[in-house]
Amino acid sequence: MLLHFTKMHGLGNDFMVVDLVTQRARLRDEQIRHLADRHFGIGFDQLLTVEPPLNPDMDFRYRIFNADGGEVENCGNGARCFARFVRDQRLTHKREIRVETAGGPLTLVVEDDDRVTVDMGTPRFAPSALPFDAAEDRMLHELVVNDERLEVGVVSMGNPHAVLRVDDVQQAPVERLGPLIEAHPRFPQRVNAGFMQIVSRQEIRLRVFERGSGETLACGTGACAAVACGIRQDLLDSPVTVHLRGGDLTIAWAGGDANLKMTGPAERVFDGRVALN
Ligand SMILES: N[C@H](CCC[C@H](N)C(=O)O)C(=O)O
Repeated sequence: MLLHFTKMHGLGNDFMVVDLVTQRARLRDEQIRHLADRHFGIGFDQLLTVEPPLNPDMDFRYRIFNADGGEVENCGNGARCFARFVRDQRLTHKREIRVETAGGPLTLVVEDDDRVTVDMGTPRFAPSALPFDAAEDRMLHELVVNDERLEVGVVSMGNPHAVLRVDDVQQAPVERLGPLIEAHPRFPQRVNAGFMQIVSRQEIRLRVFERGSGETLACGTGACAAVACGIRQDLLDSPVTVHLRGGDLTIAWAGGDANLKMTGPAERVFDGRVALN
């Protein structure tokens, strides 16, 4: 069969977006891995599917698959592209779109300037909120990585994040430490590893080594996770500008049980068709 798709990105974090409302296809993990390959396939960080909702109160079901084929709970940059896609494809005319994900409900709002604001729900810190081997909730958890002792914030945005503060993101050992944190045994479902440099109380720089995809040019949930950890550690004040390699996001969070909101761009690159064998 020929599968129609749209290539999109949020600050250089790139996606293959597939409408499974008007198309029918089942994508196996090895097919996703092949399609994700930047030489033998289409090439993307994540594949996003648009599906009819299971919950009638929702507009769509939003599913996310990493380049390694694994399905995950949330993708922030993808959520903004999702909102742009369903309107461009005339699957909805709404500007406020409710979607269900494996990590919980999200509300996507398309702004007048075409940026998208995503209500990402409440950041959840306790170890019980995410697969993490820890006795109690703490601001910072010690991770031992190859005899190095790292102090990381651990937070769920639906998907799991470990956030390490660094002096300079450009010098941060992302290639060396990213994979080791991602696969650390205290995270039985692995983890996204953020490297956060505090520029001021309302500005950070961030690089993220993503679970299942490696370092990306931007990570939406990673930006949310880093800001949530920074605010909780009284290092940051909302709203915070997050400078990622692919561009900037604005993150607002009042703390506690308040919902966190992320605002940023979503771009279409091209439409395509691919033969699924
Ligand atoms: N790698 C992530 C999923 C994609 C998140 C990222 N692309 C974003 O924009 O939030 C995970 O395994 O939880």
